[in-house]
Amino acid sequence: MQWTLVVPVKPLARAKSRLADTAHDGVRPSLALAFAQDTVTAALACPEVADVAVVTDDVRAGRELAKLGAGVVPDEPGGGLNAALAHGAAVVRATRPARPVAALNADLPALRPAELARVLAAATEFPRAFLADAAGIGTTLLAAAPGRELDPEFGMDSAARHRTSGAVELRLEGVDSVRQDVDTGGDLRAALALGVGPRTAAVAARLLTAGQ
Ligand SMILES: Nc1nc2c(ncn2[C@@H]2O[C@H](COP(=O)(O)OP(=O)(O)OP(=O)(O)O)[C@@H](O)[C@H]2O)c(=O)[nH]1
Ligand SMILES: C=C(OP(=O)(O)O)C(=O)O
Repeated sequence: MQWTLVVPVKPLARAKSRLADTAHDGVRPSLALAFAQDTVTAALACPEVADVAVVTDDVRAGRELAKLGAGVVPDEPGGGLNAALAHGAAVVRATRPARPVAALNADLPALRPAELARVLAAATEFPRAFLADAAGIGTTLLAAAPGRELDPEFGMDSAARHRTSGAVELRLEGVDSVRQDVDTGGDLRAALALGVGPRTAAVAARLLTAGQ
């Protein structure tokens, strides 16, 4: 079954604030964009993915991600991550009501298409399902079958909140690249160890050269 993915991207100037110790204000927007570019590139290379809709108000992110083949939905609610995801899901559903939809974070620079394919294939079995992040506390992917609301509850302790909401937790081995979101310097090192996409590798190399 082919999925539509909804990928939220916060305005780059405000994104990844918890990486302030790792990447200064001049580099952090480029790093956040690189994460999103590598995430979207891997998602579009996944055979289970029909299309990707990026929800963002950031002009640069929208332009660069559209070049990769993503659709861009303006973040009209402007009410934070969950409002952006609910809006993005409603917009894509208006034209593709029969397709399953999944929210995927844009900070998965090590994402591998084959691992994403396994996660989406597993999610197809349930009305709603989610994948916990590498720490087991957050969520990197939330999926909804056709006709089911996404009902996103991302944010603090979102794995527990998605579980409580009735979404089925996908307990898969060997999908580390789909779980490895990058919030902190430690997360970035973990993603680099898994192997990141070319855009993140290039910005990370600049960081290392600058001795940050
Ligand atoms: N469209 C949109 N996307 C958002 C918003 N807030 C977060 N996101 C995206 O949601 C995903 C998960 O967010 P976080 O991991 O908290 O990323 P972040 O907000 O950039 O990171 P911090 O500033 O460190 O909290 C990332 O893809 C973000 O770009 C928002 O208000 N609107
Ligand atoms: C928004 C989330 O991500 P993070 O913990 O990476 O901010 C989440 O896990 O629900």
